Amino acid sequence: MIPQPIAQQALPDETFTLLSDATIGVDDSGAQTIADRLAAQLRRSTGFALPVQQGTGTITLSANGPESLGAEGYELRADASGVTITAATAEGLFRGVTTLRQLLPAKAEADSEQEGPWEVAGTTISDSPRYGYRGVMLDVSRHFFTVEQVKHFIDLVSLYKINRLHLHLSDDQGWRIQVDTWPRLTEHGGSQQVGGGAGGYYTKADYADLVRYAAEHYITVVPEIDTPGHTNAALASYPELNKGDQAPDLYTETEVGFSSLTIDKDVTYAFLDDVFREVAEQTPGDLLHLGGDEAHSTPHSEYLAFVPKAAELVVKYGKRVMGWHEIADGPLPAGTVVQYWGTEDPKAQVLAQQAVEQGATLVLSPANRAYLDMKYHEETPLGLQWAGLVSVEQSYSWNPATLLPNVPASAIDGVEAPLWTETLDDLEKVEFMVFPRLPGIAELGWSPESALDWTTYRDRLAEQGPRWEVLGVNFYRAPEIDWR
Ligand SMILES: CC1=[NH+][C@H]2[C@@H](O1)O[C@H](CO)[C@@H](O)[C@@H]2O
Repeated sequence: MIPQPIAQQALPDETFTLLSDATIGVDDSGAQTIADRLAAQLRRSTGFALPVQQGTGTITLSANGPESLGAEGYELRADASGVTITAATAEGLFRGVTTLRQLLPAKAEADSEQEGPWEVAGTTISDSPRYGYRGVMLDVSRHFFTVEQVKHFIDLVSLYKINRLHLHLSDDQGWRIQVDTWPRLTEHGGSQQVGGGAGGYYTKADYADLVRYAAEHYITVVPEIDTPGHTNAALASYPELNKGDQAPDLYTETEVGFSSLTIDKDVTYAFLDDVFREVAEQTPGDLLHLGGDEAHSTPHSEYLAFVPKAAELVVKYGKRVMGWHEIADGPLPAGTVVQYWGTEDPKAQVLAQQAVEQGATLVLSPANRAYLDMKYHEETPLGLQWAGLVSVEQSYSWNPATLLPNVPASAIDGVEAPLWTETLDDLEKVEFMVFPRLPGIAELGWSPESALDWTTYRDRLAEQGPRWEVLGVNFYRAPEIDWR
């Protein structure tokens, strides 16, 4: 199972078998919705009626458990008499049901009736996460992905207890979220993508649908509007945003660092005020990511003046600032989360230290470990390799608590695996780069340090293969894994 739970005890003489007369019992703790969705999945794959009823059942779910279990913790017991999952919150119960899905045979994930038996080896599990931020980022700017495609992505990443979806909504190649007060951002700025194909964008209804769907999986959306660099799509949409009031053409290549908002124009801040307000209004989560990376065309003194002004607008609309680690070169508002994307370069590490010295916390996305767009090896047909080749082992074998020198473990909020999509224009390609590396990052975010061991992880990862086959996931069969 991935992520490895904090404590698990096998019950060697016990086996739970789901039979056709099985029921799912719930109490009045918000378990009903979670039970209904588990029942729907298992009805499809087992063909059993699986009624959901008040009280105990063959499988009994409750979110009325002790507060000591925490926001995402749960306890699970499977034995010959049945399965019980207890949590203190509906979110914790969802995490426990996610575990139960992995304890069942892989064919339980099928969307058509399969042969049994439906057995779970007897076990007791007590579990809760190491970090509160366990994220994945999908770059929908370089290549646009539809609402349905993002929902499919959410389904898959939620199997590994991921709880944050960072959507990279704007960049040089495309603006992907509707802003009523600046309609050309999507009409024009959202019309293309890398390679020149038709781009796309999320209407407010689309974005609300994604936010709701993510929340059903207890995943919070973190929207990113990248500034002041990576802004060609916005600059191409509105001449007045440009220094000389001349809009550049739309851009469909993959260079970085050539664009910048005009730091000394008032209209820039009126623009950001509208954008951040409209995005914040649609975002239940408390983080709004303002980017900040690779502002190579913004004079550094101007960058240092810009970040506090942009950050102030994020805070004005009730959100905490999140940004790539470059923003830590200047002052940061309280509650800021700095996303570290460095490799071993000392400059990035110093910025991370500066962030923490200011009281910011960190989300770790080391590019040579957590970037899912990095090639696995020289011959990988997709992805980039500027941060090096990232094998499955390389992606797993690091410790978030000790990655950065002079940064206390207490400053780490968690981890996030970014998927940049310069070379990925469909879900099959996305799945090939995300699996099998994402489960390892998810484990680094969830499991205790003591559970992190490549040799045992590698065997547990191999067991995910049959599950991905049933789910139709186009995963990379890394040769170093002894796939089942
Ligand atoms: C934070 C960050 N900025 C750059 C960098 O990561 O590398 C990505 C590709 O790996 C690229 O797409 C992105 O624009």
